[in-house]
Amino acid sequence: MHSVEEALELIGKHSSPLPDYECDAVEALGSAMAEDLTSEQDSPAFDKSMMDGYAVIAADLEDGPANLEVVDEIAAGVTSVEVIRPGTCARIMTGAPMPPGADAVALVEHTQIDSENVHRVMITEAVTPGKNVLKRGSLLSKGQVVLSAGSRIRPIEVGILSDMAKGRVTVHRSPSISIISTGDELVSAQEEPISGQIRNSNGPMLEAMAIEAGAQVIQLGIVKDKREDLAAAISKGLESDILILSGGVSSGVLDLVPAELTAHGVEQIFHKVCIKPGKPLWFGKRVSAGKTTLVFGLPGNPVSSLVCFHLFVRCALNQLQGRAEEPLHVPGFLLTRDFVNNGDRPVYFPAMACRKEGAGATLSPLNWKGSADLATLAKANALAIFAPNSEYEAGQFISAIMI
Ligand SMILES: Nc1nc2c(c(=O)[nH]1)N[C@H]1C(S)=C(S)[C@@H](COP(=O)(O)OP(=O)(O)OC[C@H]3O[C@@H](n4cnc5c(N)ncnc54)[C@H](O)[C@@H]3O)O[C@H]1N2
Ligand code: MOO
Repeated sequence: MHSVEEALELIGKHSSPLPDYECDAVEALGSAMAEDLTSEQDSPAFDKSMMDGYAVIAADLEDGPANLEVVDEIAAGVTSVEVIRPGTCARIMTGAPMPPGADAVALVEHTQIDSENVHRVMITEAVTPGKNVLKRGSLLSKGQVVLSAGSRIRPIEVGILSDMAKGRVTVHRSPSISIISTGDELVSAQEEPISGQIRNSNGPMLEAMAIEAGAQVIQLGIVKDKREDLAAAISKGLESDILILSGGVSSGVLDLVPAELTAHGVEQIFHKVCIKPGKPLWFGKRVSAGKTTLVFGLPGNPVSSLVCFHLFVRCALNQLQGRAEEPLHVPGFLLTRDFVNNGDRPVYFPAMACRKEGAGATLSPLNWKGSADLATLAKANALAIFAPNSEYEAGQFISAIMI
């Protein structure tokens, strides 16, 4: 049985970024940059006034208020060629390029208009050189890397790309994921379960997780534990970049998934990981006619499915989308109560992480009742990680993953 780290390494080894393409920055929201974006020019590209007022020579105001001649008026988007000489100034708007010769901007609030002569203004307060001016290249210099390949595109990046790359960006194609929920006992969320039946919570939950992770989802619904039904659904699912099946991967007589996947040419990379919940996880890969499909058989228990998606499917999704590795395990949480893990597997235990003033980040394991207890997860925002056969005391520092 593989450790979590070994399983993640194997998934990483078998997942390569999907082909890239160019699209509008807004359309790329949630994707990752496929290449670095470097600044084509200095930003700002010119010395820019940051206030409405008068572009002046600071030295003209050194000896107190000065009455200056107004030789020009400069709006944003206009470049003035009028040189500011001693004793002169130009009316200037916020965002406009500074005229040659001027080295500061006096605020309009610190001036008195000469009602007799509109071409003159009294500046009442001194300014230092550079005051209210954003120097050319002070934000970015030409050639500087602004966004690196692998960085996720958030609304901030959309703004930067619109400013610097004509609103276009090259990203990796987002992966398609097919989802199959296996089990004779399953009925859809809209149906009324009768004796022994349960509603399919995994299908919609995994679909939501896949969408959140930036994938295109093909929901293949509920499939009975019958070879022919499973075979038909698997054939369809293998057209996607990733196929996820939930249920039917442990050791029962109706756990048909691993055998049926192998029969469809899916090579098993590993079966079973040393983790609780999620031990029966199955991972494989099929390469057929140049098309690669990664296949995850997730354990049917809802929490096991959720944890396996968070840890393992997301790892593959990040690789396929060329996303920079984000550290999954966050250290330094203060445990709020004693905890014993008597089992021989590391436990990823539902917990509430909290940041309190003066106390740092605390982590409280919830009253979780095992792999079928999804309801308690609604109160969790983290999974506390406890090593096998270990006792923990309140006040100890432990790691967690955020969910
Ligand atoms: N003899 C052994 N039995 C089991 C082992 C083992 O190693 N040896 N492992 C246990 C562990 S750990 C888990 S986890 C489960 C996982 O089993 P399967 O992946 O085969 O899942 P199923 O048996 O099909 O279902 C388990 C459980 O989850 C419910 N389920 C299934 N699908 C859904 C769904 N879409 N939505 C909601 N709930 C679902 C199902 O009704 C079962 O209650 O195996 C242990 N057994
Ligand atoms: O590992 Mo299973 O996922 O304990 O419930």
